[in-house]
Amino acid sequence: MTTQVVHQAPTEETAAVDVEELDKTYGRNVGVTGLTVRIERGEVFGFLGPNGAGKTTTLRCLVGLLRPTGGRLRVLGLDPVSQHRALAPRIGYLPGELRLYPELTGTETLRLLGDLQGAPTPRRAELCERLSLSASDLARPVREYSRGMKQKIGLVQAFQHEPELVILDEPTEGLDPLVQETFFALLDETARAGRTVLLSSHVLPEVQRACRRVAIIGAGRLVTVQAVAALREARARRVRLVLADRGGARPLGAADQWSPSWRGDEVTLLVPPDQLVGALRELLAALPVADLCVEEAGLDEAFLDLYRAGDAGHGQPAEVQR
Ligand SMILES: Nc1ncnc2c1ncn2[C@@H]1O[C@H](COP(=O)(O)OP(=O)(O)OP(=O)(O)O)[C@@H](O)[C@H]1O
Repeated sequence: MTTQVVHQAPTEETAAVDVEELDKTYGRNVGVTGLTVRIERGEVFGFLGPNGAGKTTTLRCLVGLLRPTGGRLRVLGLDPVSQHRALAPRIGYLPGELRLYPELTGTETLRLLGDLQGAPTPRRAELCERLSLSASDLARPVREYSRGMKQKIGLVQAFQHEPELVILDEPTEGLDPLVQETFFALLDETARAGRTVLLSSHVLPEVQRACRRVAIIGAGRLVTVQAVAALREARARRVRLVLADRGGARPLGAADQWSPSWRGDEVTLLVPPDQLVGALRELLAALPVADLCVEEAGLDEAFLDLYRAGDAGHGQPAEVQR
């Protein structure tokens, strides 16, 4: 399959990101396959997945650094490869592995990156101040910077030209908690101003906090697109049983489907909410239960379930919620 180039006038109604059946292979390696996702304007949208899931590959296709092997891709209504020059001033991108020229100062770096963006940079000074990059920091060569300072430069350059779409790959790596607060405030402001953020992350609480919807990808495929709130509601119940007979770990028959984990005579299972009552009945009938506790599983566990579903579900249609 080849990438179709369809010239479409960018309008406010155009989605920020519109991807249909995106494929990107590296020789025999699959980066992503059959990925379809639409991100509306004014959203802070999360992209979550384990290592090697295809997040960076997708983001690099969106900013025109990689040419897709197949599918249809529109960013702010434009083709990121053939219309890269028109798109560059309108998007901000923070790569996962930020490489800067070590001899340039912070100020020179921001100026250079601003020139490459080809747009005025009205927010540079304000962002440097909010992210605590002082004038003396900015006058030093980047080779003397800590990891967090480099990441701050990366954030300033991604937002300095007030782009309509900001694409951030693991943006909070190396940032201290105070700077993270500023970062989250920046995301909120960006969305309130009708601009769009795509945030790729491994850090689940970060996505929970910042994003309304999230795409989960595993092994190069989309597993699901869900509202973060819905994901939270659907999460499993953690059932912890203490057994009286000191018999230790044992097969649990049908209950083995709920990922039992044993610690001595205690077993913990993750049960979907709609199966909870039946599961408890079965477990109490089958096991010498001395004590039990039921609680909502963390969001992390909900994501882990979906990651596993991604690994197991090759070829399955993905669930999408608007
Ligand atoms: N340059 C490359 N050459 C060959 N294979 C690649 C290349 N870049 C990525 N891949 C493969 O594509 C798949 C997706 O990688 P990608 O970097 O997009 O994942 P990711 O979700 O961003 O992972 P991580 O969270 O670890 O950064 C992986 O199997 C990876 O090995």
